[in-house]
Amino acid sequence: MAAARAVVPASWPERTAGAGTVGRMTSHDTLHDGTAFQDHYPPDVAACFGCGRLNEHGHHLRTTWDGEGTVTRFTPGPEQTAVPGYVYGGLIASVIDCAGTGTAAGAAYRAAGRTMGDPDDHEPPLRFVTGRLEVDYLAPTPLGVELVVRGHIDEIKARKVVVSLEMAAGDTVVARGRVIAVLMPATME
Ligand SMILES: CCCCCCCCCC(=O)SCCNC(=O)CCNC(=O)[C@H](O)C(C)(C)COP(=O)(O)OP(=O)(O)OC[C@H]1O[C@@H](n2cnc3c(N)ncnc32)[C@H](O)[C@@H]1OP(=O)(O)O
Repeated sequence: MAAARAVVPASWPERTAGAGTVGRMTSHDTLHDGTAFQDHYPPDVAACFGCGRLNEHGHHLRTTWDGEGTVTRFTPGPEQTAVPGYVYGGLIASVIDCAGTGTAAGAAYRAAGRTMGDPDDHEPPLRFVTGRLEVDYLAPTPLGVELVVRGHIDEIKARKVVVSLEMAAGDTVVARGRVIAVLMPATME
């Protein structure tokens, strides 16, 4: 792996935690105001096809805190067909991807005791890209149904956040995924 290139706050609490513990790293919690992590991405990284609010052709995926985890909701359109009546698997992966990187960003801010979108925060933004994406397709995913993705922070380190995710269509778990999100390298700026 290449040497570290992105800026990390000196105060970053490097830590690997077991399930359910990462969300309690600081009492300075963030974003329980109904806004999504992606609503606060800096404009230079807000053009992602999956989750960029500034991409007029994209999916505009939005991820919020839901207790200690996160939730992302998306209803695919009929053009997202795999076989008639069922959702294209690439779209499922895309939703899990952006739900994972969004969760990583939220977790990183929370771990650093920072609030996304805080106008008084002049530290460098914490921007995460996908290093690894794993998806298990567990059941056919019907079109016309809202997909609900719940994210869980498995591990958080200085440059990496590991997120596990579960996608449901109604009462059926249709996919599970795992995202290794890594701080965006300066070469991508
Ligand atoms: C707020 C910003 C929002 C941006 C829009 C949302 C993004 C939506 C998702 C995307 O589509 S992002 C686009 C697709 N992803 C890329 O284009 C990334 C291309 N790859 C890279 O730029 C680098 O390979 C990467 C930043 C992922 C890793 O860089 P480094 O190789 O310098 O990482 P480093 O050596 O610092 O490793 C840091 C940690 O991450 C781990 N890691 C890095 N790459 C990995 C990988 N591929 N798989 C598993 N783990 C990986 C690495 O092992 C290490 O873990 P440990 O600390 O536990 O040792």
